Amino acid sequence: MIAIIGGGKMGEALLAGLLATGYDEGELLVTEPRHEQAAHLRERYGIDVVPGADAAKRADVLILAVKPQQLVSVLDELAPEMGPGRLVVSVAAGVATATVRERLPGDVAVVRAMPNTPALLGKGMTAVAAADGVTAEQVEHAQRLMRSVGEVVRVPEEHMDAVTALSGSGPAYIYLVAEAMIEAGVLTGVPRATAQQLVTQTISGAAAMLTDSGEHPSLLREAVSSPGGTTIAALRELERGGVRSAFIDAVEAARDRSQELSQG
Ligand SMILES: NC(=O)C1=CN([C@@H]2O[C@H](COP(=O)(O)OP(=O)(O)OC[C@H]3O[C@@H](n4cnc5c(N)ncnc54)[C@H](O)[C@@H]3O)[C@@H](O)[C@H]2O)C=CC1
Ligand SMILES: O=C(O)[C@@H]1CCC=N1
Repeated sequence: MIAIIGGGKMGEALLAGLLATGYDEGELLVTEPRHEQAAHLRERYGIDVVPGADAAKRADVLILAVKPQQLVSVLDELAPEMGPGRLVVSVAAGVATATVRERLPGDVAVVRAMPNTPALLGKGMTAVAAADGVTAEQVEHAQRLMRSVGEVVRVPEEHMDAVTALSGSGPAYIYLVAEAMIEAGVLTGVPRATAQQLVTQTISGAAAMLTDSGEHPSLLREAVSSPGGTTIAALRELERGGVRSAFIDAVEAARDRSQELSQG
């Protein structure tokens, strides 16, 4: 049995992704204190929403998807109820495996994972780091779980804050780019709905070019930039606007914020 502790945005994305990729309603539990959200999860996915103590007793794998600031009190609530040999996968940004580890019984295996919301569609990207003492089988168990909702990469824990800033938060950066491009379409006279369709399919197509061709993005960008043409005129403006360094600064700020969250 797998319990998702915290059925908010990320917890629900994981739940939906796991159900869509072959897990059965009967294999999953959720703990979610907000009544309205709990009712939505029950109704939409047909799963049991149970108190934390029940989830800790019944599940052999617990995915912790509460806010980093709530994690310590949630661990204190769950720990006394946990049976032996549990696997705990924490997706909380910034919280080190050592922090989770020290609040749980000695034989609990702790894995830190950073997924992203496209897990909902089975297109997630998850990075995984294991606490000391976790066996290869336990890491593989956590990776198999996350692989069912997308790709998985194993990283040393010292990279987790940077990973959080890149792929955890990353979808939001792309949505901001999409919004900005749609606004640009509207400014240049394209009806909003048409602009949204053009931009959405363009981002989806560009992503497919990156994944399917395996080419470096700079080569793909060069292929779009005809000599003396429109693209190079636009790219000059983006570089003048500091887009590249804005992205670098943004990722650095997210990495720093993840490190701050680890201080509690
Ligand atoms: N939203 C995202 O794209 C991603 C979020 N995360 C991580 O996932 C975690 C959750 O983030 P979101 O889903 O965005 O936040 P959220 O606020 O949507 O979800 C947190 C949920 O936990 C519930 N909760 C509060 N106290 C609880 C308790 N004692 N027991 C069980 N559930 C409780 C809340 O009612 C809420 O539904 C955070 O630690 C975040 O760092 C990780 C990767 C991506
Ligand atoms: O914004 C956040 O803190 C979480 C972690 C990565 C994505 N969302």
